[in-house]
Amino acid sequence: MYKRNKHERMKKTVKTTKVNSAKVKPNFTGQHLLHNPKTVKRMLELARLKKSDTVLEIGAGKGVLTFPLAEQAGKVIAVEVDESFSKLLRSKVADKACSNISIKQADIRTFRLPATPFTVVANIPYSITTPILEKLLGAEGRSMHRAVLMVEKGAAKRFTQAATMDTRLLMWKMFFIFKLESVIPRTHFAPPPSVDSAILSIKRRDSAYIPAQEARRFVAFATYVLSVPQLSVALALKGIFTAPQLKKVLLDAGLHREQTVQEIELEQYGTLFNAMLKHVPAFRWPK
Ligand SMILES: C[S@@+](CC[C@H](N)C(=O)[O-])C[C@H]1O[C@@H](n2cnc3c(N)ncnc32)[C@H](O)[C@@H]1O
Repeated sequence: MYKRNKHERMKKTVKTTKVNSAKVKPNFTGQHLLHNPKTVKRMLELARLKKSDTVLEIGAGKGVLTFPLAEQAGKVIAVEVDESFSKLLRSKVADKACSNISIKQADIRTFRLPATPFTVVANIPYSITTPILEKLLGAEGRSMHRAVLMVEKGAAKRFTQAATMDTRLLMWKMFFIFKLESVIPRTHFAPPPSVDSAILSIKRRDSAYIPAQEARRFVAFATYVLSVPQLSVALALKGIFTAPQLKKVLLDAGLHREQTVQEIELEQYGTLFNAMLKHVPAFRWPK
């Protein structure tokens, strides 16, 4: 869990009611501004932007990423909740005559994501990492194909570890590839946060392992399968599949009966779940 240091505890939250009407409590703003040019360059390289791309930046701050992004992309939508940062950014945009940057003073949690294809590049406020991911990776983010995010190192490790019992993360991984690209020392930010950071890349799979409309049902399936982590796959799945179905689906997935449910890999989850949708009557599906 991300802990604030003494400096951070004294820092502000922003009254989000001032910037938009939706009902969210102000979050801790986490204003740790990136100042290391190599790290900025690395994030840009990972984003692999083209002149036709639209980039969403979450928490633009004073624009250390915003202006380099605008040089590479067709359009940058820079969302920033803080009024003083937003004003500063607007005046910089006017000074530099950057016609492809649009500054939106808004809380990202209530900001409407673009409906047309976009990439996210952002040094996000760590205190709202989960709400940001829920938004980007959920239905509203259906047009997002890639994200390059600065996050807390611990969070990046959690999101990218091979085995997970977190069923929502498993669900996201049916659609996206998560990769910890680089660990970034706290000294690359001013003021430095109390923890190291990492660049996390999230790329939409060319072909998802499960149908998009079945995400919620997949979470129920994975929760059922993982309810006893030491159980063998054969025992865990026998409440769903008949004996002949089970034999076939384990063969198709490349799983042995005695493997534990913790050993099921991402693609194998997809095979098992899709077989359930196809061959098992709905009344036997985990709710
Ligand atoms: C870690 S700083 C990054 C600033 C800048 N991008 C940089 O790298 O220097 C996070 C930024 O997110 C902004 N922020 C915090 N909460 C926000 C929210 N709910 N919606 C939009 N921006 C937010 C902060 O004001 C801050 O500028």
